[in-house]
Amino acid sequence: MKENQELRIDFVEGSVAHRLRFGGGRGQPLAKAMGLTDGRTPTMVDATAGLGRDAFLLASLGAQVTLIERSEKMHALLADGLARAAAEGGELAEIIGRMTLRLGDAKDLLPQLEADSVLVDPMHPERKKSALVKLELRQVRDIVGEDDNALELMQVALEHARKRVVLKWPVKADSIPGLKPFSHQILGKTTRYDVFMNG
Ligand SMILES: C[S@@+](CC[C@H](N)C(=O)[O-])C[C@H]1O[C@@H](n2cnc3c(N)ncnc32)[C@H](O)[C@@H]1O
Repeated sequence: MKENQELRIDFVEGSVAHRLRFGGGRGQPLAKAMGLTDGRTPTMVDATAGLGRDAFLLASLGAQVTLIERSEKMHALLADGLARAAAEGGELAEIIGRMTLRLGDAKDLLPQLEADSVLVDPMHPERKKSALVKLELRQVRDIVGEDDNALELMQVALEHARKRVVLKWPVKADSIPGLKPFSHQILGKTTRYDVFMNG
C-alpha cells in the first residue's frame, strides 16, 4: 500500500482473507482468550472495532460479534468493507452475517448489549520506533487519533460483560494504571491478551 493511498478495509483479499484460509482455528490466542472452545461459542462485543480484523477472525470461527466504532470515518470504512465482502456471497457472506456494526461510543452502547465476552483493543501507546509501525496502523491513527479512554472503557466493559473482558495490549507496554489485576494472560510474540473473568 502506498503512503498516500486512502485506507480501505478489505475482507475479500489480502492478509485478512489469507488468515481465514490458513489461520489457526479456535486454538489461536485471540480465540482462546475470548473463550471459544470446541464445544462453546460465546456471544461477543468488539468494543473497539477499528479495521474489523479481530471481529472478522472471531466471526469466521462461528461467533456472533457486535462491532462498536466511535469514529464516523472508521465506521464508514468498515461498513463499506463489510458490504463488499457480503456481496461476494458464500462463506464470506455467512461470516459477515454474524457481524453487526454499530456507530457510537462503546461506553454508551455496552450497557444496552448483552454479550458473554467483550474485547477491548484501544489505540496503543506510540512505540518509539514509529517508522516501523505499519502504514495501515499509522493511517488508522491519523483518522482516530490517540485513545484517551482505555481505563474508563475497561471499567464499563467489566461491568457489563456476562463472562469475561479481554484487553489486547502490546507485550512490552505497562498495564493501564488503575485497572484491577487480570485473571490470566495469553502471550503472543508482540501482543498479549489480559483476560478478566466476571464471576
Ligand atoms: C487499535 S484500533 C482496533 C483494531 C481492531 N482490533 C482490529 O482488529 O482492526 C482501536 C479502535 O477503537 C476505536 N475506539 C476507541 N475507543 C472507543 C470507544 N470508547 N468506543 C468505540 N470505539 C472506540 C478507535 O476509534 C479505533 O478505531
